[in-house]
Amino acid sequence: MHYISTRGGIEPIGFAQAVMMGLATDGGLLVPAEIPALEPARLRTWADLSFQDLALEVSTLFVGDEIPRADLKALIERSYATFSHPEVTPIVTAGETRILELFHGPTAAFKDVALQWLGNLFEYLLEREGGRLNIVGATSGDTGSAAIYGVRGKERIQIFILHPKGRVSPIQERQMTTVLDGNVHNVAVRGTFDDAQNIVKTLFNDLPFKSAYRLGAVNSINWARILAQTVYYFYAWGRITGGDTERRISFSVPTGNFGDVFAGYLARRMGLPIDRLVIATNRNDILTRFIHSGVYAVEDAVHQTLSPAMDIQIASNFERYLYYLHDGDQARVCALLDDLKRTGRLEVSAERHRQAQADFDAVAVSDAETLDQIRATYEASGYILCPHTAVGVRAARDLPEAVCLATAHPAKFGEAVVQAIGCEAPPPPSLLGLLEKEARCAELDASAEAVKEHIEATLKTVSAA
Ligand SMILES: Cc1ncc(COP(=O)(O)O)c(C=O)c1O
Ligand SMILES: N[C@@H](CCOP(=O)(O)O)C(=O)O
Repeated sequence: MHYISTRGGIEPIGFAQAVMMGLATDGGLLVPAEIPALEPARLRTWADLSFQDLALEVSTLFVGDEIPRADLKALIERSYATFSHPEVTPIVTAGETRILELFHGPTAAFKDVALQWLGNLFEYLLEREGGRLNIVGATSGDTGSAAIYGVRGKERIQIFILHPKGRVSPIQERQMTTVLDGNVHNVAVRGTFDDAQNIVKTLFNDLPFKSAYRLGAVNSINWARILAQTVYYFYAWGRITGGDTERRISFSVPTGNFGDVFAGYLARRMGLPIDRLVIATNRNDILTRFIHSGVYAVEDAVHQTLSPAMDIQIASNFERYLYYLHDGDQARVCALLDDLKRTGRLEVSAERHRQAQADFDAVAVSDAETLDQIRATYEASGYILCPHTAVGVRAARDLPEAVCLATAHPAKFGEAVVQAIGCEAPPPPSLLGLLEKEARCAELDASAEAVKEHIEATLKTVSAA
């Protein structure tokens, strides 16, 4: 399997190199040169595989022969051994609603599904080549802690995670800043998640800096994240249909950076019988507006909502979708991105817009509706939704059969849950006692230069120690 850039500026590379490169060196996003196609007969045989066995089958398609199967299997087994549920991503029902619970990993959010694996994959590849890596990532709350847990204490890796100061929930912040391993470096940026993500991309696009410090990516710009997230779409389909390839199912996906729902889109392009894919956004609704109008237009401000991990305007993976929407026409992707950069908006043709509406439904959900959904689901079934999951459930109101992705444990978002139902959700053991623990975090202006200097200074101290 080879990987190319959405912008057409690199020669095809293999899987390991793509994982290490993160963002393509031409500023684009890496995608497989061809999406593997699955025959119905193969899908049927996958329907009752365990999550781990399914992850092995799916990842083999994208890894090719670059990692021996036995090693890949061991990596996968190790990555999901830290999950507290034997099924890894079980499906439950809350009243009439089907919920795919993705929060049974060590940091209680769906990011664990890809990031525990990616942490072990980085370690494996670095040991094999004898190298080191400095990860730089941006988080609106969940990627950061999942990535930190995925690599904490790993000898060959240093990790720098930027979060927007005061814009993640208190538990999310403490999940990151109370990890005191010497290779973990948290930075609170005075700005929004978009500022933090922009800094990360600026650093990756500074090729001399990127190569001098060997920067690695844990955000969904890294293709390994997307591929690992496709697995639970296959898993849910298999559990619900028992392998009946005539049966298509729909998913509702709380969306911010467009990684999770893009993984569903990829699964469908691989041949998984998916009917509707619902993009569920909060008030930061650039993606919903795009699906309704064909115009992707950045607003002046990022709004703070009760689903803070989705308080995002510039959705990283949208570029991957633009690439597929334009049948791999890299010049067209570059032209559209150029429009976006110059004017803050891009517009696709009427024909492409119709295609986008065929690919996705999209619904924006307000904070009031989010609270109302948490309350309604609780009253009907006793099940407590996290505010992000509530956005997805609300968005799927007209699709009662849809599977709603539960992207985080409700105990991570006490304030919203208390506002909705008057009490907090009981926390899983991993979230207990965080507020009392010692914490460590630097604070910086939202400036790429400031972050670069901080990384350089920190790495000097680390190598001197
Ligand atoms: C709890 C939660 N739900 C939903 C999302 C949105 O996912 P994505 O950014 O992949 O669209 C995030 C952040 O990514 C999140 O942390
Ligand atoms: N909501 C995310 C934002 C980063 O998204 P990613 O999928 O690109 O890592 C978070 O919780 O950090």
